[in-house]
Amino acid sequence: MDFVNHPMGAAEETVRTPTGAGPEPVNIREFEAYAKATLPKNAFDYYASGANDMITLRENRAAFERLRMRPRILRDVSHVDTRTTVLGDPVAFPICVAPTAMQRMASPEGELATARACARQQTLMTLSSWSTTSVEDVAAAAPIPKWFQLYVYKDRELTAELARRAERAGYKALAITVDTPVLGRREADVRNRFKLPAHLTMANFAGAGGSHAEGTKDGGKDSGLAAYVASLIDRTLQWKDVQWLRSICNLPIVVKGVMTPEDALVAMQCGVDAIWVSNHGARQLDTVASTIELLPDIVKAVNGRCEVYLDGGVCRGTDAFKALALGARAVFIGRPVLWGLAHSGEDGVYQVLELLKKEFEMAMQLTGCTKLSDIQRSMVTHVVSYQSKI
Ligand SMILES: Cc1cc2nc3c(=O)[nH]c(=O)nc-3n(C[C@H](O)[C@H](O)[C@H](O)COP(=O)(O)O)c2cc1C
Ligand SMILES: CCCCC(=O)C(=O)O
Repeated sequence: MDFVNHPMGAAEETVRTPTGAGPEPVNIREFEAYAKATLPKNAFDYYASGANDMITLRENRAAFERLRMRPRILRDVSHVDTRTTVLGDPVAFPICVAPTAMQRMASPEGELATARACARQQTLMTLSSWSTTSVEDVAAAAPIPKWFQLYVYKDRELTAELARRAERAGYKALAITVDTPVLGRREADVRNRFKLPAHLTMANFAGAGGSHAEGTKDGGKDSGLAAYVASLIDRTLQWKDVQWLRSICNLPIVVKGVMTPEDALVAMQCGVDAIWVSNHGARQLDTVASTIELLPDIVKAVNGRCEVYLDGGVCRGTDAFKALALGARAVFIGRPVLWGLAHSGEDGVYQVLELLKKEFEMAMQLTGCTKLSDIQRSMVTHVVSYQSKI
């Protein structure tokens, strides 16, 4: 009972207040405010932006906020078990880490810090193809299951070799990102002429060309990243290539970026191992629906035949609860990890995960759930179901 024994002082001693950044964060929003106050503008803008008018970016949050919890009471919640598995691998709670590119812009240790924090929290990390630390170095940083996110390059041999490197390094699945044949237009990046800072590289491509995101073709009037994607990423990618992906390595394949039940059905016909509902953190096609609104129809179409995950806007334990109630096996977080990194590297990511884990546990206790299978569809309802009754 530290709180009782030391009613004053302890909290004040730990408060860190860099210029404009505020006191120690108590929620994800405050981690973001800290990152905004401390990161270079071009890095923060790249991390935070959505595409175009950022309507979907707001919707990813707003749609969670429109869902209301329907708790059950008096159900002995003295012990709560949040453990589950994703593609057979154990995680301590169903909140995992989505791939985000270029994490060393947020903190010097970048992806290594994220991997270590995930290991300490016993959750799963997905490493981006566009990491600023190599696939091998991240594997060596922490002994815990990880997935590798694969972008398919025009150079298929380079792509296949990267997938094989991930397999050799012990990654447990390939998450193929299918929503990025071209890079969405993030206007702040255009304004900032965003490019990877010179001291960093796309570490998986060192020596293979394409290790820097700076090749603009228009005299530098656009985001350097958009030109980089245009020159290297394979826009011809199509469903039949799932077979090709199967042929290049033996890892299970997760399709990241499914937004309709129609495509979920095609994905299953192609024999994918899991479906990841994502609108890429609202960074690709603006005005697509929020992922939590896309989820129920996709879960219905999949009908239990494979695991379904969700990312996009998850900032609260109740968001994860809502996604599980609507049929997701687990959720993934993108930006909150970057805000944790910006705050205090490995410890910051650890704190972000701890916060979400604790909030999720509390959401379970306050809804009368002691294990994940207690989380029911009926525990979440849309706000209009109340408004229509008044
Ligand atoms: C800065 C940033 C970089 C990202 N880089 C990648 C990437 O390299 N590969 C990928 O598949 N998705 C990438 N994403 C998308 C995330 O994996 C994820 O879908 C999204 O961030 C989830 O939304 P959230 O940030 O609201 O949690 C990126 C997202 C952000 C914000
Ligand atoms: C091909 C895009 C890589 C980075 C990314 O996914 C993002 O910025 O959203």
